[in-house]
Amino acid sequence: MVLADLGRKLTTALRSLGNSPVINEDVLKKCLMDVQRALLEADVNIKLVKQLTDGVKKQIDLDNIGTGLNKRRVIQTAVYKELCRICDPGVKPWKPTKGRSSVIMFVGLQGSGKTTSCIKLAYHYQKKGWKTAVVCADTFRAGAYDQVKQNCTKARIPFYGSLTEPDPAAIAYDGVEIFKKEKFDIIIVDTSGRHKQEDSLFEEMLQVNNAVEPDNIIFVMDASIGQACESQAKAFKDQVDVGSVIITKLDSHAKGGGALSAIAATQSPIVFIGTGEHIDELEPFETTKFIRKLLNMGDIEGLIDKVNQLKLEDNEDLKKNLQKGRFTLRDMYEQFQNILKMGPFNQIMGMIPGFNDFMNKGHEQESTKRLRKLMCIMDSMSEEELDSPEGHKLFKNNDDGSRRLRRVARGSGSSPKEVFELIDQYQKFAQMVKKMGGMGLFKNGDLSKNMNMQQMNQINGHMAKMMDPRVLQQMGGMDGLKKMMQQFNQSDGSGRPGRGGMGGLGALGGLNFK
Ligand SMILES: Nc1nc2c(ncn2[C@@H]2O[C@H](COP(=O)(O)OP(=O)(O)OP(=O)(O)O)[C@@H](O)[C@H]2O)c(=O)[nH]1
Repeated sequence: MVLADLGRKLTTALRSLGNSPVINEDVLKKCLMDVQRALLEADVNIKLVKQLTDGVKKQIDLDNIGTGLNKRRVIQTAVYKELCRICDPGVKPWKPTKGRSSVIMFVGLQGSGKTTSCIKLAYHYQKKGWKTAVVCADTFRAGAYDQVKQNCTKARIPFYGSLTEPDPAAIAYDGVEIFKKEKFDIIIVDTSGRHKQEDSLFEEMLQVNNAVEPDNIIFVMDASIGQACESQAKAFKDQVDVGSVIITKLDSHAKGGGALSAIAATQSPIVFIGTGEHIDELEPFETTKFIRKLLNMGDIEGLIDKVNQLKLEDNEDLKKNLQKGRFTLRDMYEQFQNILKMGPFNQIMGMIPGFNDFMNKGHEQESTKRLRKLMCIMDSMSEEELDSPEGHKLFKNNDDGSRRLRRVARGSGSSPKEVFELIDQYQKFAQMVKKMGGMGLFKNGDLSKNMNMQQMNQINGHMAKMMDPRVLQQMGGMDGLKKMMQQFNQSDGSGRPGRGGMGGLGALGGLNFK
């Protein structure tokens, strides 16, 4: 997870409030000292850290905020608000408009992650349905064009570049013109970098700028330089009209806290953060959501957005099955596929309240591996088994069933116990869907908007039974699960996210986070 160390330390400091029988000046002081230490270790500027603690103290009057739980909540909220304040540049970022071509130009030093981020951004917009292309105007680094060509081809993103034209402004102009004529929504222009801020870099940047007249300029900043980000961002802003910032390599640098707060101080909106080398390791940055995730408070809205991107409402077969209260092994397979499509596991887990502890790369790889293993088992099943309304009955309770179970185990290179566990999980899920269908909760293929409290509690109870107990505990037990499901259901009134949430949670419940 991004800034995992900082998140853990801040959460521990705030949790310590819960361990104290009384919350007085001394307890508050100790908690704030731990918060300060955590921020300084993440390289946040000492002046900002001092401002944060002063701000928290100003918001809190221990004598007049009740007792126990209330005091804890008030202190936590005050820390949350102050953290948001130091990371929020207070400027709204640029957004593309449908129906016209927008040109986004990338600038930054060599090796900051420009080219990687250009492709990641193109992929991000493409997944959201925008017609997107990349122009490689980096003629300085041999290999930049090949990098664009290779990665864009893999992700099916149209690209333009030249191995023979030496003038980056000419390449940028030609590429943008071609894609504008072809009515692309978003045209991303990658430019050259240099090892340090030097005149030749800025001159070239201005020439490309004049050639393509970008709608937005994104400055790419490597998190590893921490607080030094501020002066570098200012230097680029002095030369061109930098509209927004991407901070890269936040996955690998403890100094990320310094980079985030320093950039915010230049009043440049941070729009995305790079969280790995892979194409989908780019996360939209919004201060409040980021701080919520950092403090282990989750980001349900972000999760709903991810679920909506899956367009579950377009899956007519699933819709029909749900209406009848049916859930087949194939439906479960597709839910697992959806989870994998949602992006890196640690991003998804970070959006669920209480899940920071699971968000290191080791767990991510293990969870993805387990999901793939379950899918591999289902790949060895016959069409009849996958589409049966009661698939579990074909594998259980009689000789024929155990023969089929052993055959699937052999075919998928797994043990009969693993296949049995999968079937067991599926059976629980199918029973829940049957019950929900019986209650008439999938009237239009979606979870009904007007589900009453009793029905909601019943569903939560079923879900809790299906989940790994450690997963449930991390979510804050039944109360946490209930709160999250309520948020899902209330999210946009369409009921869509509710169903996605159910599918997503069901699959998560089946995962083993050991
Ligand atoms: N861990 C991690 N590595 C990243 C991230 N973004 C980029 N990188 C890596 O950083 C290195 C440099 O990235 P590039 O995209 O080639 O850098 P550039 O800014 O385009 O460099 P020039 O084209 O020479 O200016 C590559 O090895 C990338 O894989 C990130 O968010 N996390």
